[in-house]
Amino acid sequence: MQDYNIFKNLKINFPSQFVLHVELNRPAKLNAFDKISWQELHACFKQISLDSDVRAVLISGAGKLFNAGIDLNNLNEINNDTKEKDLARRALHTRKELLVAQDSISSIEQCDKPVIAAIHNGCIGAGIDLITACDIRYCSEDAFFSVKEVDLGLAADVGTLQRLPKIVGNNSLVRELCLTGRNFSSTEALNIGLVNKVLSTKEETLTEALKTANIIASKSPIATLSTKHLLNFSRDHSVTEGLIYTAAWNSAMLNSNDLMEAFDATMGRRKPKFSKL
Ligand SMILES: CC/C=C\C=C\CC(=O)SCCNC(=O)CCNC(=O)[C@H](O)C(C)(C)COP(=O)(O)OP(=O)(O)OC[C@H]1O[C@@H](n2cnc3c(N)ncnc32)[C@H](O)[C@@H]1OP(=O)(O)O
Repeated sequence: MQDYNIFKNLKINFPSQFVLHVELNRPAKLNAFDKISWQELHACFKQISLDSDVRAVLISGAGKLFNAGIDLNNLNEINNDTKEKDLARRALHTRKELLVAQDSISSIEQCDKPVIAAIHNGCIGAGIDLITACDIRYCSEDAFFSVKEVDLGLAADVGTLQRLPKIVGNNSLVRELCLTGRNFSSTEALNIGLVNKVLSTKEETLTEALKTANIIASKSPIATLSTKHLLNFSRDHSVTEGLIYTAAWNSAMLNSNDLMEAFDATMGRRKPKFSKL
């Protein structure tokens, strides 16, 4: 059994069997990402990957907003604007900080278990980096989104510019959103395919996300892990490369007991029971 009571800025619970809920929990600062948040998010998702008691994950924000982006008080730390070090050393420091933040967000995409974001109210800057690394996104009607970095004088650097175009298309609209930083609504997010469901309230969004997580958690963990892994691989490779890789991957995974259990349960009209990974 993994221990999740070790995080300061994340609140973790199991709302149902095999489903883990990660709540961004810095509500007084609208869940803005400080140094601890980057480190904890990374550690948490690495832990989830290894946890055989988890088959699906929900991520949401505590309090008024889903996420207000990077903690603006931390920008100086990243810049390390000190005259004591030469330019190269300062650049290496900044690069290291950026890689920490990138790895933190990427740990969600690389997590073996499917991750569902339940977004309410604001999702700003680093919040968009986070949700674009998730597998499924639902939001409440009051949600608004902003690729805000351009307003702070920088290009988004921890995933939005790489992942958002792969979700909504590398088109004129995505460039408008990233170049203007303008707010866009839950309706627009639905229309462009950034989210696939809009619910009336935060509570309904969480309930709907949990319903989907429960369905995923009822499947073979080998099948869901493989599906996520192969979708990610195929997104970043040609169809031919994806098919070759899938054949190699499934030549091992088709040996799981889960196939027989799933066939047997279907024929016997009963719920399948899959053993832990
Ligand atoms: C390594 C680099 C990696 C990633 C880089 C990412 C870049 C970005 O994330 S760009 C986006 C940065 N975020 C913002 O620009 C949003 C800033 N916040 C706001 O504009 C507003 O807070 C709001 C989201 C519109 C909400 O407004 P409101 O409802 O009026 O709440 P506030 O009173 O403003 O905020 C309450 C409380 O939270 C603090 N806070 C809000 N956002 C941040 C933040 N990003 N960083 C730090 N603190 C934040 C705010 O100061 C208030 O705190 P008090 O102590 O109560 O004053």
